[in-house]
Amino acid sequence: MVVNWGIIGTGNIANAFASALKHAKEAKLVAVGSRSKQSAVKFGTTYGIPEEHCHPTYDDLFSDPKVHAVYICTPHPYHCELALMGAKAGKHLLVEKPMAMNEKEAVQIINAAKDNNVFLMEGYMYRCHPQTKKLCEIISQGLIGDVKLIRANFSYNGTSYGPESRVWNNELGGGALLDIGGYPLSLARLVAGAARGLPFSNADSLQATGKLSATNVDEWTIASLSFSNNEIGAQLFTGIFADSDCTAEVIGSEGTVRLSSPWRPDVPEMGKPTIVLTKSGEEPTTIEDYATLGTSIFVYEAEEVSNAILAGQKECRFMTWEDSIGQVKAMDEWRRQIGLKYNAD
Ligand SMILES: NC(=O)C1=CN([C@@H]2O[C@H](COP(=O)(O)OP(=O)(O)OC[C@H]3O[C@@H](n4cnc5c(N)ncnc54)[C@H](OP(=O)(O)O)[C@@H]3O)[C@@H](O)[C@H]2O)C=CC1
Ligand SMILES: O=C1OC[C@@H](O)[C@H](O)[C@H]1O
Repeated sequence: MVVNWGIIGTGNIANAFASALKHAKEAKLVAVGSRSKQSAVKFGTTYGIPEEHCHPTYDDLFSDPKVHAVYICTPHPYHCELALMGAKAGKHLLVEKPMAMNEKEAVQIINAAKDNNVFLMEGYMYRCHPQTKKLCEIISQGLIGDVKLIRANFSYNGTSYGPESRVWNNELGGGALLDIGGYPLSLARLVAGAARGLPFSNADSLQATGKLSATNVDEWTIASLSFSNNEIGAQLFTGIFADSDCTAEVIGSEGTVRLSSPWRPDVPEMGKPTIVLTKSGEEPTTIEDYATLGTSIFVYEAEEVSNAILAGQKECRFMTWEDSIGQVKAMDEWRRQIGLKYNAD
């Protein structure tokens, strides 16, 4: 049995996911939906999709009986409406991050998945990567003692993208936090949870500051969070104005663990992925055998989701619905504090 996938949108990440599907077990790309027949056919030609399954509208993709699961990878503000359409059509859903613009939308999407008995995951793909599993093992096995502080960053230089590009455009959900800031936030929530033997933990408090661009999206923003009755702190940074460290570090009572490339360990341009474990008073140990280097991170995600669907599960064990709700609530609060608003609010 394989899961037949359809893709909605033909942009940057649609191509990465389509390429990964070629290598994923239990998964096959069978259809694509675009806003135009021309781009659907262009995409379909690249990935071997027959022309009758290259759809000129998203609606047509959702009506395609050959499709079991849909990967929604349009700009963020369209995720909610499309996820609701997909659930209603009985399709299993992998919705790119952020799944929703705000908590209200996230609740609507999850309710639609429940009502229509379909699988749904918010596409934080790094959660499915063996490197992330290894990090959680290090934490939960107590190899660095009690977790005290989590530091994580994700930034890139998007200054050469035009003001109309989705990352600088408020109407398209632009800005650092929604595009990439969700990764450090979700890692902090993951690690704070692992420290207590839980799949995730929500912060008790969050204090943020940031700078909005002339186009009214966040150029950079930083936040301090506290978890577990102030036993664990987190410092998170994200920005789209400059290339900077994209790393994560967890400091414990008996050592530290540092990931050199936590988000895209499969992309050499983001640096050689290592986990460096330093126990107090000992030499650092570098762990590199946690992953098949070079395998696209989307292969892990596509296989994880396909297997869950084939097993009749509705949620992904690495990113549950409750986790997505905790994530969007924290994002909403973070945005409130820096005055970042979108049409969906
Ligand atoms: N997990 C990950 O590593 C990544 C996730 N993402 C997420 O995926 C989503 C898409 O990002 P990305 O692929 O970079 O975006 P792109 O702009 O490259 O592509 C988005 C696609 O969505 C469709 N679309 C529908 N409405 C619009 C619109 N008004 N303006 C522009 N495009 C529209 C278009 O496809 P068509 O014309 O065929 O309909 C377009 O090609 C985002 O939510 C982002 O957060 C992005 C990059 C990495
Ligand atoms: O999720 C993402 O990760 C990689 C970034 O380049 C991209 O803009 C973002 O959407």
